[in-house]
Amino acid sequence: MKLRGLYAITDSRLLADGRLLPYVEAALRGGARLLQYRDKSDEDARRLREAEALRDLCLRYGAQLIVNDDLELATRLGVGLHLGQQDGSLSAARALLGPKAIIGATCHGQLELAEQAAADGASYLAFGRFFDSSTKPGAPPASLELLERARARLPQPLVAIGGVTLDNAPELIRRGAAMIAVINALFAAANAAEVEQRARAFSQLFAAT
Ligand SMILES: Cc1ncc(COP(=O)(O)OP(=O)(O)O)c(N)n1
Ligand SMILES: Cc1ncsc1CCOP(=O)(O)O
Ligand SMILES: [Mg+2]
Repeated sequence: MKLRGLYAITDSRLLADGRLLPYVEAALRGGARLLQYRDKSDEDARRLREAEALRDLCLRYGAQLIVNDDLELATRLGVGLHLGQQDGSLSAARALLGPKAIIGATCHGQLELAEQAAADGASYLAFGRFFDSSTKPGAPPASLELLERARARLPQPLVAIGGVTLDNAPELIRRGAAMIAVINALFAAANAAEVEQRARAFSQLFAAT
């Protein structure tokens, strides 16, 4: 699968009260190519149930599910995985999930982290946060120049995250982002129709470039 386009990430607060599946389905209908299940709770039974439902939804839309942080859950479901710098060994995850699995790595704002992640077998390299993020305000910053330097040096697709909106996404894509990862500007919406509309607008930015 070509890693390019909208990368939607779930948020347990924004998608509470029965919104998870309808809002995610709207994002997929609007063209999201990757979906990350990001749930920091330790409610394992609910996490498994939700992740299974999301995997099946993704399958119906030709998209791929990525589980955040949790190698065990990703292995159990046979889906992709996103690992941050504190989330365990990327090469061990690659060995366990196999060569075809999508495994992404957080590289904050540092080219050195990206080079290491690439050497360890990452499928994509995620930089950010690029802008103020209400979801993760304390995330280390990354610069637009870094994105250009990474694009020139590394063949892996680059993902841009952190405060991404419809206004600032075009610049990220111009500077080399193959995917834009979005939480708030996608899912802080009044209803599913609005999510679909936003997902479509984000996705169309890629058609134009
Ligand atoms: C696509 C993408 N990029 C970066 C992150 C952040 O991962 P991490 O640094 O491990 O922080 P948490 O998301 O686990 O709080 C991500 N999840 N997805
Ligand atoms: C998980 C994560 N890592 C860096 S910023 C961020 C949050 C992105 O969410 P938003 O799109 O709402 O800024
Ligand atoms: Mg993490």
